[in-house]
Amino acid sequence: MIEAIGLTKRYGNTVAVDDLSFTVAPGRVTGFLGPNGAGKSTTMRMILGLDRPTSGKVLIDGKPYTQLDRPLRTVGALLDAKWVHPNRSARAHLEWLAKSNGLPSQRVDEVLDLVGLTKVAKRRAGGFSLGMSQRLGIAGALLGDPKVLLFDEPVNGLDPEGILWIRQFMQGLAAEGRTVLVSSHLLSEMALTASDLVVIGRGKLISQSSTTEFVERSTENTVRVRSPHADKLGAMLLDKGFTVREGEDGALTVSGASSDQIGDIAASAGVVLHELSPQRGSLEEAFMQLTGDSVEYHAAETGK
Ligand SMILES: Nc1ncnc2c1ncn2[C@@H]1O[C@H](COP(=O)(O)OP(=O)(O)OP(=O)(O)O)[C@@H](O)[C@H]1O
Repeated sequence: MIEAIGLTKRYGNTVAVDDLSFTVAPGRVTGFLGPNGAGKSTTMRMILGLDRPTSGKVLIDGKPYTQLDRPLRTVGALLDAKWVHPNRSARAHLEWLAKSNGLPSQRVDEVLDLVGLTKVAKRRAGGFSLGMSQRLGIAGALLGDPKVLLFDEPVNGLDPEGILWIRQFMQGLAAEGRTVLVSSHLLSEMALTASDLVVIGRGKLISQSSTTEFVERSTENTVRVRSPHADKLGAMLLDKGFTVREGEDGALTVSGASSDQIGDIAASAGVVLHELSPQRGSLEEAFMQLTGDSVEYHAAETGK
């Protein structure tokens, strides 16, 4: 469990993190989202004791990082996958990490196996692909078998297979009861990976909820309807006070009504339906809707 309580970080006149409070629960993957410069990396660094809060605090299983007896056994992190001596082999890198943290070297074999790097363990880490480097970084984070894991942009630059592997791996770690906090710019990927979200903008908390709730709260749910009698049905729906838009393909997009209500209205008038499909908003739409005002720099509008 991670708890941020009134967490604040100032750099001179810049307030990078501003009175931020949230909790990250065990047993789930929690996505950490926010526009560029929102304060995600600064918050992660404070969780890991790499930066001191100006005020407030952040606790890992009830204690600040600096008061943990054996930090690597409590919290593991992947912040920068390229943080490895290029001439060291993957195994040598992990053995050095294990030794400097008082962890048994047999754990190195276990984590190499967990991330699927056993066969290439003797190769120079400097020659690893990005996907392999990410796996090595994750192996390092897992060395102390920690209950809390932090991943900063773990899927950046990976191919679809690498992205899928990381997604399933993080979900597996959460299913084991661990606390998993992951930041990413890839919202469609986060929608698939994270069951909870902490969203920040300009250092402040914008939302903390389940991913489903976040999307439902900030986007419009509509129902797409196709019918050979679309005109008649459209008029009836308007009559009931719902909003109806007709698309180029003749399909109706109805807001304000559930698919059950529309189906019942159509049936009562003997109107045949060819399609009745609820449309869910996307995480991208919800994110833009909620963080729009907190983006530091907007792109200039074009074409005007
Ligand atoms: N060491 C520092 N000195 C001065 N300002 C800093 C420092 N680190 C971060 N900042 C500022 O704090 C704010 C938050 O930065 P941070 O890197 O935490 O955001 P972020 O959400 O991780 O952004 P991104 O998504 O672009 O990585 C920004 O305005 C940034 O310029």
